[in-house]
Amino acid sequence: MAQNIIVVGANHAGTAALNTILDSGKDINVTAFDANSNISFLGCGMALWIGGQISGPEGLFYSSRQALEAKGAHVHMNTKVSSIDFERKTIRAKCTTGDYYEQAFDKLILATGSMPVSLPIEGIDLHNVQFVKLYQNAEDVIHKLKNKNLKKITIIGAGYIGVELAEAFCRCGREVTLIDSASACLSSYYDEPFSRKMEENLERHGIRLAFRETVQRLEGHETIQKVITEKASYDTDMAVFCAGFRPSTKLGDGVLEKFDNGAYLVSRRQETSIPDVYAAGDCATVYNNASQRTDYIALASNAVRSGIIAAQNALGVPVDSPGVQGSNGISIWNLKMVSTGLSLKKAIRLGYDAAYVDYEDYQKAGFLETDNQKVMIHIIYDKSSRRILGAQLCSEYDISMAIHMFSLAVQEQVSIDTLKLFDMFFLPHFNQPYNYITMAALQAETRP
Ligand SMILES: Cc1cc2nc3c(=O)[nH]c(=O)nc-3n(C[C@H](O)[C@H](O)[C@H](O)COP(=O)(O)OP(=O)(O)OC[C@H]3O[C@@H](n4cnc5c(N)ncnc54)[C@H](O)[C@@H]3O)c2cc1C
Ligand SMILES: NC(=O)C1=CN([C@@H]2O[C@H](COP(=O)(O)OP(=O)(O)OC[C@H]3O[C@@H](n4cnc5c(N)ncnc54)[C@H](O)[C@@H]3O)[C@@H](O)[C@H]2O)C=CC1
Repeated sequence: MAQNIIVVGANHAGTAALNTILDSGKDINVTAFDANSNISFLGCGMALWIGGQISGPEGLFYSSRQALEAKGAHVHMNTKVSSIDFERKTIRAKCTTGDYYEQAFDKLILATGSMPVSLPIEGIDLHNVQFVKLYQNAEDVIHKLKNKNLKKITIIGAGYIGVELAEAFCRCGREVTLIDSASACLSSYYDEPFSRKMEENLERHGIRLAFRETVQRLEGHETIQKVITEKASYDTDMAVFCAGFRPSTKLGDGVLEKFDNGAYLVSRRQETSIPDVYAAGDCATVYNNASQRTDYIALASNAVRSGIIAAQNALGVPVDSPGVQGSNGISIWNLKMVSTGLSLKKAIRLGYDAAYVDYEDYQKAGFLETDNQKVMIHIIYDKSSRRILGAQLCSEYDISMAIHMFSLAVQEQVSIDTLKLFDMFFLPHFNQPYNYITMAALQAETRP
């Protein structure tokens, strides 16, 4: 008899799992449940849509209920799974009619993702206090921006979403204030010189930065009027919270083992603590090759890969995750920054004997007079083991391919010394004979 596989959550991790099962050619009954009305929304396009850099949201979806059903899945949209009986192997869901029904599974894949962190502060329920994750959140913001009296926007959290939205709101002609309790923007991804570079970029475009400030409360009469921190009060017509994600893992309460932030603890095969139950994407942990420990890193890239791995293992094909480096990138008014692995400050915090090398130079040969930009590189390594722990690059040039190489170097535990003289081609249209990767690596002090 055909196996029953249920996938709960059909966004990036869920869709990847569903497609892997449906494309496997195996005789499987696969059923998906999602509490939302859409599938595969690319949140990464939200800022581009809000800022008017793309004409509409249509391209921000790469799958649909129809596409999955055409391949043979049973897809229940607007249907929240309310509980799971892990012993009887059944899920209970609330259908669109309001009725509940049960369905049995042989294998279960949890891909319930995450939600934005909300702060337990006064005024959080005022009108025009926004959280941004879903397609509907973006629609809501765009609708509100039609009101030209909505002039001042305060963003809480200067991480990836906060910085991207700061650019988007500025492009819409709004006055933007960006608050973060940390001392710099993008502080969990980059070391100080890189954060400063982005801050100069933001300030040059008129964005007010308010770092080392924590929001105490929000004030207003029905609608928000002020964001109050311990240092200042900001007049505000809309407050947008971008203070990170929290995994959605209520379904496993009291049964499935969890990480310190509540994510499902999973093995390299995406197995939870209960047999035949897998978890993938933002609701699950990852193995971080840079820190060599279990971690939580919410990224669509991790969601897709872990969804595929969960599905393969649920199908009985043993596949281990190679782990992740948390590789990421951002482009704000053409300033591109990419990073992978640990920053210097994080490496030191984790107890590594960490050192770094920096270099800055033009991407291409100096005699190329046009289309030649400077690149900053920063490589972090462990002085004792020589292992590369992380890297960061910044330029107006597209340096994204270089960070993929560093991502692999961290994954494969390559030493900084290996990087010094490895074969890198030279052609003036692309790079320099003394290129910045070699030049940076050569600065690493030799082993004592
Ligand atoms: C503005 C923005 C920009 C981003 N940009 C990037 C980027 O550039 N690069 C990148 O890698 N990542 C980016 N991310 C992060 C990325 O979107 C997430 O890491 C990704 O969405 C995780 O996918 P997921 O499928 O694990 O979880 P989610 O996207 O959170 O999806 C979980 C799904 O599960 C459903 N669900 C939850 N509980 C239940 C239940 N009980 N029953 C039924 N269904 C349920 C939800 O409705 C949802 O559809 C961005 C996020 C945002 C918000
Ligand atoms: N380009 C990319 O790869 C993108 C990735 N994402 C991912 O989506 C997830 C969520 O993104 P973000 O919400 O931007 O999280 P984030 O982790 O990038 O940034 C959150 C920021 O909020 C700050 N913060 C936390 N609590 C605060 C408080 N009480 N007051 C003030 N500041 C506070 C933190 O210091 C941090 O700078 C992340 O995992 C991120 O990597 C999101 C957008 C783009």
